[in-house]
Amino acid sequence: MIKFEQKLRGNVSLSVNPIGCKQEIQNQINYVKEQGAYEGPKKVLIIGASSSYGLATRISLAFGAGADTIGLSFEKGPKSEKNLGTAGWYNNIYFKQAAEKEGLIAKNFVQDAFSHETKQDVIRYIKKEFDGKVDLVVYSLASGIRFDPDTGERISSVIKSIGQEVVGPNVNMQKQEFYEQTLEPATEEEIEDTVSVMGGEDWLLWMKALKEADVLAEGIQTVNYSYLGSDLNKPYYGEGTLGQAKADCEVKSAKINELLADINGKSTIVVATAVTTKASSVIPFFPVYCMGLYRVMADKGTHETPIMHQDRIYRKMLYGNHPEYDEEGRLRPDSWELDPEVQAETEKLINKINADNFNTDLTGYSIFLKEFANLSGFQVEGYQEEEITLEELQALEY
Ligand SMILES: NC(=O)c1ccc[n+]([C@@H]2O[C@H](COP(=O)([O-])OP(=O)(O)OC[C@H]3O[C@@H](n4cnc5c(N)ncnc54)[C@H](O)[C@@H]3O)[C@@H](O)[C@H]2O)c1
Repeated sequence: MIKFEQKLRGNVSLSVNPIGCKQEIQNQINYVKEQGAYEGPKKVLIIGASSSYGLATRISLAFGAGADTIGLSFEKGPKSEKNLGTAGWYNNIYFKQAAEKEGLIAKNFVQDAFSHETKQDVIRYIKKEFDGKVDLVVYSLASGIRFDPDTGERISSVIKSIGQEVVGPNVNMQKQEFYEQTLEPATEEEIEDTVSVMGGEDWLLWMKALKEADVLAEGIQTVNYSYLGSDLNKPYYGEGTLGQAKADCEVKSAKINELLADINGKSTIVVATAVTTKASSVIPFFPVYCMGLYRVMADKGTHETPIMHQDRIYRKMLYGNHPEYDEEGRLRPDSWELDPEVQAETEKLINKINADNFNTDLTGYSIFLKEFANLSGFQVEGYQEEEITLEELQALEY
């Protein structure tokens, strides 16, 4: 029997509990079903579908709106009892099993979204097996590297400030340590590379390829998840390399709107709230911002996990009657996070957090830790131990 144990290196998870991932998927499905059914898109492509925001999007659309979905991700399967692969691998599998049980199509592609070949593989599938068209394309990718689709050059993104060094507190979940971190400013090349990896270029390439292949339905919508944050994280996010990449997504969104005009399509930047994910846990200082924010929002009853947030976005906003847009035309479900009272209380609390109290109930550290563990199938509500062998895990089909 395989013993599943949570292992971390810094704020990166090194292990997975596949049975816990299965239960976590079920919990998210249950959440969506409790909210009831809603009218939404029926044929959806999600790029970056295997964890957090992309996965939550997929679960809400499938189990709330009855959508058939194609999910694209880059994940690793089980090699040995010590190397069981990544959580996203199992999320893909257990999502598919649950969706198919309800008669929905759930196709998984596990390959590099940045490559031209992947785009063509997905297009071929849409034409042959997905009724020829999609009516929503969600771009929810988070990656540290991109291989240039034309030259094969390896490009790395960095999470750095721009122009000046930033010093601030961070936590190391592996060592349960609160420490001071210094972030060096990025070079021009690093900024450019981060925009190439995390900006909107690949999204635009996807939309161009899909349009050219005539697989976008009349009235197609496409969505890209952004983060703007507040003054509390601007020095290392909004005004840093990631902020530049997100600004590039807005430029590309305008181009996509032009591209889709003749089929009445629409591109939307959705500014999503701060949540605990594989990607956000490694943003310097961000976990401490979350510890403050989560405490304040949990006490007010407005703290959301990815499934709660995405379900609200699709049900109430994008396909509902309560969208909140800003003057730039961006959808702003992050208004709860950016509420001035929430921000003021968060700032006050963050200023009080120190090495002696960071892991007490004064902060939202326990919320962050549990949500982080859930991402890899640990500490999942309703979890029941199940015996499963490596061979059985390897036989699971994605
Ligand atoms: N986490 C937050 O607080 C937050 C807030 C607002 C917006 N966002 C945005 O949401 C988006 C998704 O972020 P997340 O936090 O859910 O990340 P995540 O790491 O949980 O998920 C990233 C997804 O991208 C996939 N992926 C990565 N590289 C790939 C590749 N080369 N080919 C195919 N798939 C690949 C992964 O398999 C996974 O499905 C990002 O654009 C992020 O900036 C996140």
